[in-house]
Amino acid sequence: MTTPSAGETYDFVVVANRLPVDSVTQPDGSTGWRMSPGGLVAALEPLMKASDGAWIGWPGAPDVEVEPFEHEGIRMVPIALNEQEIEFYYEGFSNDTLWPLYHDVIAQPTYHREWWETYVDVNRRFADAAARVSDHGATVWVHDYQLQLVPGMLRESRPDLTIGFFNHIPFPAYGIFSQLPWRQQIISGLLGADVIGFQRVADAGNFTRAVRRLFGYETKGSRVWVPVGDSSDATTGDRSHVRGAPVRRVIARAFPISIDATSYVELAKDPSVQARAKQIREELGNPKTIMLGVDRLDYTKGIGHRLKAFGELLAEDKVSVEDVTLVQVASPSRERVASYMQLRDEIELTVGRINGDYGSIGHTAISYLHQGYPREEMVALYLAADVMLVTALRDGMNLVAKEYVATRADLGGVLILSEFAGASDDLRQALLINPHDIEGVKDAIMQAIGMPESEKRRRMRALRKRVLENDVVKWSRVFLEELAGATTAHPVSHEHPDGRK
Ligand SMILES: Nc1ncnc2c1ncn2[C@@H]1O[C@H](COP(=O)(O)OP(=O)(O)O[C@H]2O[C@H](CO)[C@@H](O)[C@H](O)[C@H]2O)[C@@H](O)[C@H]1O
Ligand SMILES: O=P(O)(O)OC[C@H](O)CO
Repeated sequence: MTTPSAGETYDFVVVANRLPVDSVTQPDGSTGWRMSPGGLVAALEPLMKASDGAWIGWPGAPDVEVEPFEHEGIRMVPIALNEQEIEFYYEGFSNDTLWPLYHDVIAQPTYHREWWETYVDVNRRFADAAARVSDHGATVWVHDYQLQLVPGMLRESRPDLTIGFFNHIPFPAYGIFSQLPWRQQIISGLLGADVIGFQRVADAGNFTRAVRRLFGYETKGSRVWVPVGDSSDATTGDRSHVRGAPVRRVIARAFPISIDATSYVELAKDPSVQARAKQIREELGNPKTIMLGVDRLDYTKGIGHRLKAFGELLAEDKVSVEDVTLVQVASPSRERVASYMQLRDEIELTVGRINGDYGSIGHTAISYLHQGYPREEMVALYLAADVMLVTALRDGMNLVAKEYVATRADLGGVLILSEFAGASDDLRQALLINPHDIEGVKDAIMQAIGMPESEKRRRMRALRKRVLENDVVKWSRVFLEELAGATTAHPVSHEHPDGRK
């Protein structure tokens, strides 16, 4: 068992691939850190400050060897990754194996044994750091697909800890998941947690089915009974017959993530943000309808599908560039991964073609922006947009949909939302679409453009109620309450789902 070092230890530890800070260079050439704006930080910041918390993560650049430091009341524990680890663990196994696999193989996953080995090594480094900085009996919350082995590793080295895991992306059906050569190790790693959170009920169901298929463990609803000592080294299935052996209870269920809604509501009221929204409209030539897409430039987001639908509407004269314009913000992402390079080429070619074919001197069909923006600018864009297009082919949740809704206190605007985004489980008053059905997307765009004000207001009011009542603070509270109630970190029992001992 790894005991905490003589260094400082914490009673609440977050483990995520990235630290919630970006390195910044000041005008005088000195470097410092700036909090990166993100929902997870907003949700956890108050908690971390109140509860003596530490955040373990990668600073986002190669070979950044920095000692743990304090930033805005949070202890940051940086994990250094070298060039090869970034290539094999982050770009390779995380984003060229797991990402496409977990998003229903929209792109072909690549399987390389060296990538897997580095994934194991890097997960071990994160787990060791967590073991080192956690107080006795601390709560550790591990995040996302990059770190699925950490719960199992931690359970072995620090059985005193209460361990939570949250998967921000979908968990695929067994027929897809079973492609993974290391499927058993991944499930074992996750089962080291006391509570495993997913975005959707369907994701949690896919996970418990994988547990049954690969290990034969008993499951009932959100509960999984894991034989003790069997959670991190299992390589073969079918251990359900071990009746009477001590078991740990693991909870696997949906905790749909949300946004820091209040901050969007507040920004939307800010006169300078409202003025900027007006200015955006004017700069676009005051069209009748501004449509907006905001995504990381990722093949899961269905950007090509929405461009195709808009291009066809222009070709068929159903809309004109004088009346309708599309702003597509596509933030740079994973730019050294081949499938992302190819996607960028395809999207930029399509944008160029549509603009060339249908634009005029005064009116551009698509304003394409391959840049990141501060939150104020994002909110101004949301305020300026009459139609928000979220056409993901597969998405864990999609926070953009919720940000748009939170921003529209004026009850204006229409959200077109893919049924393949987790957000569609909750945001039923959006115009729900299947992004593969291009005619359906075109119909939804036409319906949004022509929607009567009263219907827009009715839909937006219902959507806003959902988002404002279920913000990210509530999400983290509900998850951590479930985790606090999970006593399995301590006693084990002989309880079985049917009540037998
Ligand atoms: N150009 C730009 N400039 C500034 N900000 C920009 C930007 N483009 C996008 N953003 C911001 O980045 C965030 C993107 O969040 P999403 O949920 O839409 O997708 P992402 O795939 O990154 O997140 C993963 O985690 C989240 C949270 O769990 C899940 O919803 C999702 O399904 C999963 O893939 C939003 O807050 C958005 O405002
Ligand atoms: O930029 P990345 O690769 O850290 O991905 C960000 C996504 O939110 C991962 O869930």
